Amino acid sequence: MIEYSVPWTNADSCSTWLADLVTKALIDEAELTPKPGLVDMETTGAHTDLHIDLMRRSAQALHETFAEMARVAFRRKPNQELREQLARIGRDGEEVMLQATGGTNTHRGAIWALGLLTAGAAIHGPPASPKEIAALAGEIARYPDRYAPARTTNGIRVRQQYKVSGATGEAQQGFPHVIRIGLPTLQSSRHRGVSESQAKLDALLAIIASLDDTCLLHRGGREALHFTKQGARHVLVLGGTSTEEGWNALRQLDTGLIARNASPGGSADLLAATLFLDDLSMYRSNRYKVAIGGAFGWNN
Ligand SMILES: CC(C)(COP(=O)(O)OP(=O)(O)OC[C@H]1O[C@@H](n2cnc3c(N)ncnc32)[C@H](O[C@H]2O[C@H](COP(=O)(O)OP(=O)(O)OP(=O)(O)O)[C@@H](O)[C@H]2O)[C@@H]1O)[C@@H](O)C(=O)NCCC(=O)NCCS
Ligand SMILES: Nc1ncnc2[nH]cnc12
Repeated sequence: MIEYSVPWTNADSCSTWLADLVTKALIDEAELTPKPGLVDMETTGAHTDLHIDLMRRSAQALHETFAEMARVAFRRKPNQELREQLARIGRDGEEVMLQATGGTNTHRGAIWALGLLTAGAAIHGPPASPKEIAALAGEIARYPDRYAPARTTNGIRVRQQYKVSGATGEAQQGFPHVIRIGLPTLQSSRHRGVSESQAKLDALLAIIASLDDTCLLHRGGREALHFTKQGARHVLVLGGTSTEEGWNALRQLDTGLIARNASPGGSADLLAATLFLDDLSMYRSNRYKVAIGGAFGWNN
């Protein structure tokens, strides 16, 4: 177990530490290769305006956004005021992202999901479980964002047209695709002894197989969503990405998605969220608890 030197003693050190973990999770997701339809180290998937360096640049530029979200949430309770503070920081973060990428949407969904989860982690303090953090994030997301500008996003159009709950619903329900699918798949693949990158790919495919991803619906309608979910399920039925058959099926899914100009961007964000909570849960050792508990008063 990694020994860690007390990051939770004040809002600044906690926030920087959480933002480091989020940035790492975003970069780990982007660099994971090969992902179906998504940007990775080999290709730009179904994207013409994205590439791996842009994804890395965007993740790094967003470090301060996540740190600020953690700072305002540190040891607070979820409430309307916090929701609105986070929303303002999130919207400013979108501007930072667009400036860093020259106007391309790299991480809009990630700012939303990981912003809420960062806030949940900062509220709870250690040793929170992923489930507790996601529940707090869901509680924040259920408060209305009263200052949200009137804008018609791809997500809003698609949610109305296809009657799906999208990124907002996922958050308000406490991130079920992270807690019930991403993390358990990551752990069970690790227990089977597959490589770390295969375990992460399996987690991504399990999320894709179940999520109503509004990116897929926006770009390719129901046909693209159905094709992608079925393709991901097929890889898992074949034993996951660590088997030769599963690996070949993953490659076929990638080819099919590129041909359809479709990409599971929402699933990629939820994989990053899975990796963030997984990393965070590594620090739940007893030794760590004793070292940091004082800051939150549990050692009394
Ligand atoms: C509340 C918001 C999430 C706004 O959401 P809304 O429903 O209005 O929809 P979008 O902004 O269109 O979508 C949100 C992004 O969430 C990802 N996503 C999609 N489906 C799901 C899902 N089922 N569960 C979770 N997450 C999901 C997805 O993000 C990824 O895809 C983006 C790339 O897509 P792409 O098609 O390439 O690019 P576009 O530019 O969108 O299309 P083109 O024009 O190129 O064709 C990339 O961003 C990935 O991250 C969806 O895009 C929230 O955003 C909001 O209100 N934010 C402001 C406030 C805030 O941040 N608050 C923070 C804490 S309170
Ligand atoms: N790797 C990736 N490729 C394309 N869109 C994404 N959104 C989040 N991660 C992504």
